[in-house]
Formats: sequence, C-alpha cells, structure tokens
Amino acid sequence: MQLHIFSLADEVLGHLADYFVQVARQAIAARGKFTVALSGGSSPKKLYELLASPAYRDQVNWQQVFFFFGDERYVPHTDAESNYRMARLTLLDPLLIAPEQVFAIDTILSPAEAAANYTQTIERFFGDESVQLDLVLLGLGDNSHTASLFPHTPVLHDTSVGAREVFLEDKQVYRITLTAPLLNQARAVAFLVYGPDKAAAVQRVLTEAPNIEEFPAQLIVPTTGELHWFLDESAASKLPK
Ligand SMILES: O=C1O[C@H](COP(=O)(O)O)[C@@H](O)[C@H](O)[C@H]1O
Repeated sequence: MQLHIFSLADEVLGHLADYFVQVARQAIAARGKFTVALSGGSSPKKLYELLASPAYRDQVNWQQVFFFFGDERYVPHTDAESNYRMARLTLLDPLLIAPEQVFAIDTILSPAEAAANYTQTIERFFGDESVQLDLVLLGLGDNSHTASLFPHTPVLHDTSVGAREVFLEDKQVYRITLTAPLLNQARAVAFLVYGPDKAAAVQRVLTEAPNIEEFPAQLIVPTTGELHWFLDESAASKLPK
C-alpha cells in the first residue's frame, strides 16, 4: 500500500489526476483500452472537473476509455444524489464521451434486478477475459464505508465477483455496489480522501485491528494490483507520525 499525503486538497487532486493519466496511458498501450470504475459522492467532483479541464483533457485518448461505477444510489439518473449524474455533468459530458463507453447502473429496475443486470453487463464487457478493471477510484465515508460497502450490511460477506444491492436500514434506502472481490481484482485501486471530517475514518481504517463490520474499507486489499491512498494533511492528521 502506498500513502500519498499532500498539504492541500488541490495538490492531492493534481497528483491523483497525474496517476489517472499514467494508468490510463499504460493500459491503452498494453491492451488497447482503459477500464475505470468511478466513485461517487462529493469528493471526486473536483477530480473529474480537473480531468476534463484543458490541462488534462488532451493527455488521454478518451475514445479508448470505458467507464463503470463502483456504486450507485438507487435514485433516477436525473436525481441530484445520482453518482452517474454527477460523473456525467463533471466528466463525461464535458469530454464528449460516447454513450457506448459508459456503463451506468440501471436504477429503473428493482434493486436486486439492477445489481444482477450490472453483473451481467460487466461479464459481457469482459467476455472471456477475467473481470479486471484497470483502475478503481474509491472514496471513504466518515463511517468508514467505501463504494456502498456500508458497516453491518450482508454485502460485506459476499464472496461473489459482481454487483449487489444494499439496504441501508437507518436511511431506508437502497444502493447498488460492486462487491469487494470484484474491486480487489483491479490492477490498481486509488482512494481519494480529503478534509478534516475524514480524519477519524482514515485513522480507523488504516491503523485499527481488522474489523470489516465496523470499517468496511479495510476489505479493499487488491489481490495482485496496486493500492494507493491519496490524502491531504487534514484527512491524515490522526495517523501516527
Ligand atoms: O455515498 C458515497 O460515499 C462515498 C464517500 O463520498 P464522499 O462524498 O464522502 O467523498 C463515495 O465514495 C461513494 O461512491 C458514494 O456513493
């Protein structure tokens, strides 16, 4: 695992954007395509805007990039909470990414059907190859969840490689998430975490004894791929010096 800690959030975003470009170029040179699972929530918005900005937009052959989602809120794609909507507004539309390159999670189906459908979509995309994303981008919630692997949910024990529905009792809402085994098959996983509100979760996930029920992000340990954590100093402030 490699920790990358920078003073300011903007520096973190710049270094992660550089890493994204590096992994994308390597994947395209080696296999002719780059597959990435996007994270949702608020933290990655600025990363996506940066990647679509004049400084980065010409650094990747976007026609060879295929976009998946690590998780989705079970809301219409037009809803302000939708991870797909956020990615579309900040990254996919500004870069004029063709719809055929974007694999959104269908939220019109029932949650269970949406998860099964997304599993099939991923399997169909990879065909005879193993399901191995080139890069998985992840965030960290202040309750130590990542993707939609939430504390004390059955999906934490799911050993399948695919997508699953998750019901959040406290909020009475569904989410769809990729399973930890699928995420861990990636060639590279990069967490993006910044801001003081995340400091306690970062400390728990990275330094507490294994306890996936409480700290689901501890499930993310790529089998053979790289694991990177990109943090600002405030998010890293509770880590041992
Ligand atoms: O709900 C979600 O939360 C996590 C963390 O999001 P952030 O806004 O606190 O950065 C995110 O990684 C996940 O994709 C999203 O659905």
